[in-house]
Amino acid sequence: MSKLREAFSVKRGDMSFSNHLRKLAQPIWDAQLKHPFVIALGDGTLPERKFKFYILQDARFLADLSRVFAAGAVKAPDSDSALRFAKLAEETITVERSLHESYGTRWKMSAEQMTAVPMAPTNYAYTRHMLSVAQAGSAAEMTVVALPCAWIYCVVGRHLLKKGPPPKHHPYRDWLLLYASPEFAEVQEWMRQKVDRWAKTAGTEEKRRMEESFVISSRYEWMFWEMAWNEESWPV
Ligand SMILES: Cc1ncc(CN)c(N)n1
Repeated sequence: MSKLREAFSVKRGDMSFSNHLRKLAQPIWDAQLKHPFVIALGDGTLPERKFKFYILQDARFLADLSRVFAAGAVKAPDSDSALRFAKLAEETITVERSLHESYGTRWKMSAEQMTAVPMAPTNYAYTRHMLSVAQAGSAAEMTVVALPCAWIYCVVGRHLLKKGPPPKHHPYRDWLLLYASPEFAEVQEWMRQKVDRWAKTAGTEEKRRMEESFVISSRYEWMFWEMAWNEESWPV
């Protein structure tokens, strides 16, 4: 924790608060792009078994992420933000889940069967982290705890497609196209605008909590790839 504390005292200068957060977490973000799961997802060599494990865990993850956005609709200080969070709660289910369900069809699994899979430890811990911040924190804190989730996927999607769109036969083409899409990028852009605006009036303690939960969510994003790569299970 001491390294993190040190990082928190970094001077921000003119940098936006969201860019400051990203700078704090940059080593963790860089590590994601080098994670074997991410590399294999991009080049199509990821064993389907590991991808299936990931998608089934992610289906459970998205159900809780939608609840986090719903908490944002309750906490937002203005009705436009409340409306957007309510829309994000809905879209998390309709857009991302429809991608999952298309894989479910491939594996002959219904939506109910997919969401009945027990959460692996890392998934459970990450979603509890997000839900607790969304419940106890301000609108700014709620937005920050979910920001790595929207922003990192956009960075990963674009990184994996930097040499161009995936070939037609790429097994994970739909996943790559969704997360590299401008529509998906727009979500993190909107969330960053909110964070930057609300951080201007946030107190020192609130900003410190935002820094901490952004770094923790970033770590959990890395751990989610690791969880899927190792097909993590409860030890006892
Ligand atoms: C674990 C995780 N993080 C982020 C995303 C993108 N919303 C996702 N689907 N799953």
